[in-house]
Amino acid sequence: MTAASQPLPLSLNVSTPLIGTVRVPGDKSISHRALMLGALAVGESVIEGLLEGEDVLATAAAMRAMGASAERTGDGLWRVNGVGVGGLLQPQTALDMGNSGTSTRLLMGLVASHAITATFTGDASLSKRPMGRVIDPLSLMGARFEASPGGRLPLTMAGLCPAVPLRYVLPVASAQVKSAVLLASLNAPGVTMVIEKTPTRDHSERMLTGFGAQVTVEDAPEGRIISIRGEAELKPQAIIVPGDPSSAAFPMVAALIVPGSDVLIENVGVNPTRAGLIQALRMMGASIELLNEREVGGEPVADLRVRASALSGIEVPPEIAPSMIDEYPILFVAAALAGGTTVARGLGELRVKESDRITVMAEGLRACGVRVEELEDGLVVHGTGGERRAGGATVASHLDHRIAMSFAVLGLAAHRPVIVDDARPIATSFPSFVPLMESLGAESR
Ligand SMILES: O=C(O)C1=C[C@@H](OP(=O)(O)O)[C@@H](O)[C@H](O)C1
Ligand SMILES: C=C(OP(=O)(O)O)C(=O)O
Repeated sequence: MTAASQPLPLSLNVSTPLIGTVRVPGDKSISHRALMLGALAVGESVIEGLLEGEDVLATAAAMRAMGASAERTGDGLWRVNGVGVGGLLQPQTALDMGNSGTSTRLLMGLVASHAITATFTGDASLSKRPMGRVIDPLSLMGARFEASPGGRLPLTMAGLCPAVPLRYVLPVASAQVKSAVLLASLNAPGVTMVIEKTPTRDHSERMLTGFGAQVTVEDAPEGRIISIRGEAELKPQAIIVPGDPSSAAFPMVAALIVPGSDVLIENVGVNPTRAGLIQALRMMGASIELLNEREVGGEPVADLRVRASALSGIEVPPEIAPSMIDEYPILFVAAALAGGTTVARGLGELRVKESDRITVMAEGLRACGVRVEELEDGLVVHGTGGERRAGGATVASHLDHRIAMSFAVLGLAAHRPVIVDDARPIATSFPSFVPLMESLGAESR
């Protein structure tokens, strides 16, 4: 974290409905990929709407450290001058990935098929997260690793140029692992195949196609098979990044739980591989309208009109988990205000995010007076049917932006303040979160 060096407590409250029209910043997943593919194309790519959060800035810095240029120009656009597939240079110092799992795992994929050695470091949260899931396939492609115990950061890796093509069945539903293999394959001869049993976000496939790589996607009995032809030549692109549905999730749930609210969130990505939260909230009775549906830069986009709604607890279908994997913390907040019980399972992956999002949400909700039961792979939340929760607690964000924003939103529907102990992690993905919530009528302290 680069901003304040002292913890920054935050609490939100509101005494009126939330009303207004807002835009959330650019999609984090698409922003990372735009910088990386731009850096591998020959010539200048131009990116509009890039998320300027700390995670994406870590990716931009790494691309510069490996020879590409990636700069914001006066017109607010980002211009990336790429070095060509196979052209990345040896970084002179360790690549500091900050808090960002996506930067780390996707960049490991890029380094894997270049004749360079790179060291990856990260903050205390990232240094606890498993990298074995990318070390395994990238080793099969020829890269060599020296990792910290448990396959963690800091780690040093040496790539192989060209890499060995691979057929890989993903052992976990992870777009980061899928993307690491696809990016490594760009500099491997022949066809690499990744097979996923459950579809995960497909931004890499879409953008690789846009940059001119030969990618095919086939739904087969064993799962979704993504095939890519290596030794690709990427052509520079003009990319428009839509608003991040994972960021839109916070004002969306806030509008649902603050009585009388009516909020329009414009220009939100609604790619089906990311839209699980809308599906789950609608099952709970949420009023969410998709207006002006359109396609922007190869991604489906819509404006979302969200009105306060009486929510009911549901069983969240486990098969939609990959399409809302980052949205469970804020879904649990909606569940806390719903009538009846919400049960969410199949969420083992939540334990290896920026924090253990099952335990951390369970502890924080309990501290705010919500009855919850923690499962090994999920959470049961007993809602109050809209009655305001006690609040009056200080909740630890554990270096996790989504935990910090979720409890800030819960504070909007609590009797007494919910204080997030440290809001600095919010800058990793949604630097304008507090001013955006204020523009809708929330007050921050
Ligand atoms: O590919 C991506 O951009 C991401 C994939 C997901 O992680 P996993 O692949 O680990 O599930 C998600 O949680 C993360 O925020 C972004
Ligand atoms: C899990 C997340 O990101 P990352 O894996 O890139 O740190 C997230 O943004 O919720």
